[in-house]
Amino acid sequence: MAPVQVKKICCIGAGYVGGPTCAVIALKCPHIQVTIVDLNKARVDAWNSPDFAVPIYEPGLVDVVKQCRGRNLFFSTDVDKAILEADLIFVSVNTPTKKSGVGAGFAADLNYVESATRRIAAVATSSKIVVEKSTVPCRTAESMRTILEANSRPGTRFDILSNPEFLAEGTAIADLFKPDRVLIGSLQTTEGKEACRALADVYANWVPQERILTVGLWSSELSKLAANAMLAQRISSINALSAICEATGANIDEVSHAVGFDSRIGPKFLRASVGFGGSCFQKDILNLVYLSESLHLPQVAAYWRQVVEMNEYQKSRFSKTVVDTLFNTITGKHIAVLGFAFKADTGDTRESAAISLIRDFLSERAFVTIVHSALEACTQKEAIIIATEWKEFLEIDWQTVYANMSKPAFVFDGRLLIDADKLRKIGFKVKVIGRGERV
Ligand SMILES: NC(=O)C1=CN([C@@H]2O[C@H](COP(=O)(O)OP(=O)(O)OC[C@H]3O[C@@H](n4cnc5c(N)ncnc54)[C@H](O)[C@@H]3O)[C@@H](O)[C@H]2O)C=CC1
Ligand SMILES: O=C(O)[C@H]1O[C@H](OP(=O)(O)OP(=O)(O)OC[C@H]2O[C@@H](n3ccc(=O)[nH]c3=O)[C@H](O)[C@@H]2O)[C@H](O)[C@@H](O)[C@@H]1O
Repeated sequence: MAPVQVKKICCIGAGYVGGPTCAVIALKCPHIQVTIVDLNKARVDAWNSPDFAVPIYEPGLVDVVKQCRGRNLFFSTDVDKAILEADLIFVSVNTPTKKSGVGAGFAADLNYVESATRRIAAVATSSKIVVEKSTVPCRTAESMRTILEANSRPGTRFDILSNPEFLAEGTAIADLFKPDRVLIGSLQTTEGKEACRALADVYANWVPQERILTVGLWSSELSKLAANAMLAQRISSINALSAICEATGANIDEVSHAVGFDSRIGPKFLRASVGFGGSCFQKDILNLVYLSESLHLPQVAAYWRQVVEMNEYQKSRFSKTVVDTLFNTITGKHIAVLGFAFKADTGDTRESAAISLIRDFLSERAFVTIVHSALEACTQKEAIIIATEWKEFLEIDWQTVYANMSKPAFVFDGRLLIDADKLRKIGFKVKVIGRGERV
């Protein structure tokens, strides 16, 4: 069998993962033609917009698109043409939590993965390497292979790889330029290993060999769920400790620092918060819970479920602190919520903790309105809630804000962002997550 040289890549799904990932491949591999396709015309139009008003806010992304669009990077709604021409196809479609039917609320909805796979099967007239980029339950590659093999034309073959993505939003371009690791899973057959090598060669254009890990298909699929579950577990652990800090007078920043100094634990992902958000942590853990239950491992399922339950508790605990501190009622009160994205440096609001907080405040019949500037949001309010750690909130003129607020003027920092002592000196009553000081 002749070694496969990837010359044309198709990426199905022009979202948060498909867009930046394949734009970076195009940048780093000028000899490869990359076409990113999507059924969503508005999204594709935005990627193609003359003024580079790309559909995703991600630092550095526009620069990458500017360098390659029209050269070796193309965005299109013509899915079939891109499939036909490609020798390697990334499937980078959404895999949300199922809303109904078996496994509703836990299992991944694989409908989009299956449709994309069926489209490849229906259209391809030559052999393809099909790469599972979406985050999927363990053994999804097997279902994809079954669909593809059942439909392959004589003389064509499909090799399936798992290549999960580990980028984080807000730092996607930096993560893609210098990934901790690239993980490729394949069947351990001659053909599987050959396909794996072809994809590894693409990444080798800019990723050092020692960071390209090759493993079995199922290990690769499970490693993605495991990585997200363990990252989220650290946040839930530190958030659980933040509740103890508030009750005892300990300071969560100091605890994180002290614990993270242990080189076996490390300092990252130990920042207490109002709760983790984003489209993936909760979805992927619930997926792991469902997988564990399907495998008749109820104790394992309960263990991971607790990570999500702790996150729910953290969000509702924060809302309750606001209500308790504002004299046990926020009915009719005006509250400013600073930040709506699930973290700073992204425009993504999926599963943002701010949504849960606002829902809680509205159910208490408080007033929350949408405005475009932080200063405007804070004017004439009884309380300010910091829900996202945008740097811009550090530059707020707190003196002016204080002058324009009802008194006592409360600030609740759910992100360990502001200098609480400075605000207290101005006159604010400040409550910071994970700190036991009285307001
Ligand atoms: N958002 C993130 O930071 C990360 C996401 N992931 C995973 O990557 C996958 C994709 O996530 P996102 O990019 O955030 O989703 P997204 O929702 O932003 O993008 C998915 C795109 O796929 C398109 N699509 C769906 N079915 C299609 C089909 N049959 N043909 C053509 N286009 C189709 C949709 O129109 C949509 O634009 C998910 O499995 C997610 O868990 C993995 C790592 C990071
Ligand atoms: O599969 C995915 O979708 C991605 O999920 C996360 O990336 P992302 O959700 O984009 O962003 P993170 O930086 O992980 O933050 C997730 C949430 O945790 C919160 N967080 C993070 C770190 C921390 O110490 N404390 C904390 O509360 C953030 O504010 C945010 O709400 C992972 O970090 C990525 O590796 C993974 O590829």
